[in-house]
Amino acid sequence: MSAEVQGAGPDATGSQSRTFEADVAKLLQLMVHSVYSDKDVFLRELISNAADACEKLRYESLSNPALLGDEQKASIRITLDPDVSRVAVEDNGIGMSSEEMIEALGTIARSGTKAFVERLESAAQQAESSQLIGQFGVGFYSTFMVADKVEVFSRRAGSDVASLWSSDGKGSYSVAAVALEEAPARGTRVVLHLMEDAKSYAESFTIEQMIKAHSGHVPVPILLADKPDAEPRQVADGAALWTRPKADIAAEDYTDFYRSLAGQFDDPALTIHFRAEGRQEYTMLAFVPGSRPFDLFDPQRKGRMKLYVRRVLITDEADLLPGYLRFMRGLIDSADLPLNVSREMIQESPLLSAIRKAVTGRVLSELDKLAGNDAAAYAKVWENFGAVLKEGLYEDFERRDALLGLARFKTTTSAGEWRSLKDYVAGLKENQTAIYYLAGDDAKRLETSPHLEGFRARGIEVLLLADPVDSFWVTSALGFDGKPFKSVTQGSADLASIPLADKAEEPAPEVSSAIAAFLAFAKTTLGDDVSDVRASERLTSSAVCLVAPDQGMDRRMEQILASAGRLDGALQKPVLEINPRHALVGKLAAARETGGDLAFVESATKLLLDEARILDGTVPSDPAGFAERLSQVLAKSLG
Ligand SMILES: Nc1ncnc2c1ncn2[C@@H]1O[C@H](COP(=O)(O)OP(=O)(O)OP(=O)(O)O)[C@@H](O)[C@H]1O
Repeated sequence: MSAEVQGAGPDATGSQSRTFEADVAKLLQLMVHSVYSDKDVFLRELISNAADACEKLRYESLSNPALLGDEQKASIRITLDPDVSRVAVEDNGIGMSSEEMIEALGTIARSGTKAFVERLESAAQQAESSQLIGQFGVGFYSTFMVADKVEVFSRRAGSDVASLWSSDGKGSYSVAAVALEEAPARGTRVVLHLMEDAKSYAESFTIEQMIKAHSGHVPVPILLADKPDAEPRQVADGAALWTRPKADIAAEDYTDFYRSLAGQFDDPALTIHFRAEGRQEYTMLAFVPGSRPFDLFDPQRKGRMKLYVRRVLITDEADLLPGYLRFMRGLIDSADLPLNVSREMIQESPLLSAIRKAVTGRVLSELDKLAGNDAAAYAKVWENFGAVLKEGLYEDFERRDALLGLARFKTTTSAGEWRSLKDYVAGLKENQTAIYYLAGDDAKRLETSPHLEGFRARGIEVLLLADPVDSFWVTSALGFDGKPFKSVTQGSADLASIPLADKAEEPAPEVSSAIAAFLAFAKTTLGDDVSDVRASERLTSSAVCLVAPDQGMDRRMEQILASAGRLDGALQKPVLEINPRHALVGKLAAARETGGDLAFVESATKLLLDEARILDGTVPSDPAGFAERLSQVLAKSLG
């Protein structure tokens, strides 16, 4: 991770020039060339870092009160110098040593950011990458959108040395020791030398508007001085928004707070703010983002909820909500947790587990409320986070019913709309006892699956499950409202007792003796490739399809496990279902019965299996044999 030293070593002032880590260099490059117009983000990022530094100091001072010294009160001070186009953002927080500067300001530490940079790079259009930058912000490095030189003076709390980090954002930076009087007595000062076209950021009116609009609710007061020698005035009071009564908070206040907390620029889709009293006393202020955070599918599945204890920030990656709610952004401020123990011990406290349980339930019930009050808003939430919420269906048995209630599905009859399981159950057909589903990885392709034919003919709704997570929960869930989940690709379809939608349609004829004999012939011909061959109830127009045996694993689930190398044992052999009403099947049965060209019937039967495999999204197991059979049959059909 550490930056590479360029040149022979420190110069006479002890300054060392270093190159940025490759990803930072890429990010800077992308940013400078971005046409992103809203460069204002840099200030919000600097203020947010300054506030974090003050909160870190507050936490460290719990075990080491001497760190605070005479300067007890946290503050962020912004000083403008329009004459030389400079802006300085200074905090009296924890500060950084020179090693910490190298680590923090020369690399990209945040998980998911690397992936984000890759996405930026591959964004096809410049406008698209600009939008990505705008949507997520890029932390400290965003200063280089407005400054051609950035200096960071810092002195770590309790240290008697200070350092200066400096860069023009063009590939390298330097770190050197500085005299104590040049740096803040404690904390960090970031000085931006503004570019020609960014000079307006040194104007008091512009900066004050920006602070009020985007950083008005950070939990540290912000002071603004219009000139280096001017008396600073307070422009934000640092009162923690979550401690104020709900009635005094406007929707815009919540939105601003959400944006500065989450580092996103969208509007929250749902705001949850309440104070719990009684056995535990705490406040929760949390948001469902309006769009997907870029690290949503990061394998670490880390949450980004902050834990405060009596307004002291303990950690901003607290394990406060289960992994399947990791998209939530916000905080919990507890009145009861002990402050004088380590971060780890606080996280392991039974009090915190009780809070965790209560807030998880609360988030789910608020989502449910949103679903009831504003179906369209909820549909958007589901669109963004449904795939994550569904992880809870196999991880959190205790809340599985609540999660099933929240789940929404596209189905064969929903015309692209989201349906709940309650809707599904309300529309069950006569004699239908199961909730049918079809799992796969492509929603469009699922809709054309032959397995659906018999269900369509009876007007039976089938859930189309296209998220990778679906195969996992659906096979372990017991059912909903007493109805089990059943894959349309598994076992016999048991559809005969459910009437056809179109009464005029011919009832399925009994399987004739010729067909029955053909099925037995196919079974012998296909040998070990299938576990059985039988007449299908689910097919109406296609000739064949593959299904899993009655007691077997869903075929999609099996494919996922096999491709992840997690399948115990061999792949199970599928059942080949043949449509006895299909003209081709009738002809083959007749040809077999008359005992004509049996080798030809055998080839055609093998082709039927190949066809079923292709329809299933796989390939014929013996492509050369397949090609040969196909040519043979085509040649014969052409006479
Ligand atoms: N004012 C400051 N005081 C102390 N440390 C700072 C300050 N500003 C930045 N840092 C350090 O630099 C790191 C990088 O900052 P940057 O804004 O790029 O990302 P971040 O703050 O970690 O992530 P995010 O922007 O998502 O919150 C911070 O994590 C912190 O360690």
